[in-house]
Amino acid sequence: MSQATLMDGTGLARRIVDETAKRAADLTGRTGVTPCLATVLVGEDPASVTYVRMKQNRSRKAGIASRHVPLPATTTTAELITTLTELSADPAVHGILLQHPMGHHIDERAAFEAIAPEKDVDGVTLASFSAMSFGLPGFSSCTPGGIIRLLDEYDVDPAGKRAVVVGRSAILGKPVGLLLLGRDATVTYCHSRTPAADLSSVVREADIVVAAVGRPRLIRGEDIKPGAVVVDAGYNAGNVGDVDFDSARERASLITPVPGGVGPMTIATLLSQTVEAAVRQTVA
Ligand SMILES: NC(=O)C1=CN([C@@H]2O[C@H](COP(=O)(O)OP(=O)(O)OC[C@H]3O[C@@H](n4cnc5c(N)ncnc54)[C@H](OP(=O)(O)O)[C@@H]3O)[C@@H](O)[C@H]2O)C=CC1
Ligand SMILES: Nc1nc(=O)c2c([nH]1)NC[C@@H]1CN(c3ccc(C(=O)N[C@@H](CCC(=O)O)C(=O)O)cc3)C=[N+]21
Repeated sequence: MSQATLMDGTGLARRIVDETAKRAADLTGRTGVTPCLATVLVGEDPASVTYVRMKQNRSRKAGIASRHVPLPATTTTAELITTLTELSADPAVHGILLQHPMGHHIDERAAFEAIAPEKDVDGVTLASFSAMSFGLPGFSSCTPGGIIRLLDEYDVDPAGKRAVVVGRSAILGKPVGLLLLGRDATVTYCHSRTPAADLSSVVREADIVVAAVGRPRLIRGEDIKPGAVVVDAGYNAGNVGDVDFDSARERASLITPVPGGVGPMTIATLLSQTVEAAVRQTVA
């Protein structure tokens, strides 16, 4: 088998961000309103600081204003909810991103629910999640939405395919599996309680593999079915994914690189949903 074709998330994301920038400029030109994304970060985890900065930089280039709200690591759930409730009520803010993970003392679900659904451009609330699971309009979780857009771009039709999602977090694994189910794939989830031997045997049967774990090179090339489509959402220290890229590339038909695959699509989805939120909230 020849080497897999790379799915170019960077290139597609650039096109989406360009379109988003045009939409933002059009809104600002027509109404004087600049789309604004509030980013809320609890604590100073270096990786999270970097992600939030990336999101702000990319926003600025797209004509989206950012309002950064850094909170100390000692912030309580109640204080965080107060901040999010204020941002939800602030007419100058159109989208809210609460960076995950937060400290273990914080009730993440309660915090996410303090985001007004119309400002949930990161797709983390129950309202967004249930709309997405039923195929109704709403904001998708950014990484899952970006992954589906990338599969569409490469004409990968999940219908009737066996898809495995490794990971089941609320912002990534679980929703990407539901979106694949919505596209008529036969979906299996693996997680931390899946025995390693089962992970291996389930991945071996999969036509589409989505890795969303946070364990460097957990998925080995020898387990990839020849011709499978491999989407690696993992983003570990040193720019390493959850898939052993070199060996997987020998067997897959399409594969996302890390970096340059899923990551840029996440940000592109966030920006495009922020401008969409601003358009909906602006009475022209
Ligand atoms: N590129 C991007 O835009 C984004 C990348 N990421 C990256 O994706 C990865 C996952 O992120 P996130 O979902 O937030 O992480 P979480 O830590 O919230 O979830 C990890 C998931 O992996 C499962 N898991 C842990 N160990 C194993 C194992 N040995 N075998 C199978 N499953 C396992 C866990 O299972 P259990 O539920 O049982 O605990 C859990 O469901 C990270 O590398 C993160 O950096 C995340 C968001 C966006
Ligand atoms: N509520 C919430 N929503 C998130 O979407 C969210 C989050 N919390 N917590 C952390 C993860 C991580 N994440 C990334 C986004 C972009 C890249 C990205 O653009 N990466 C580039 C490389 C960038 C570089 O290293 O220069 C790439 O893969 O090519 C990576 C990781 C979003 N996350």
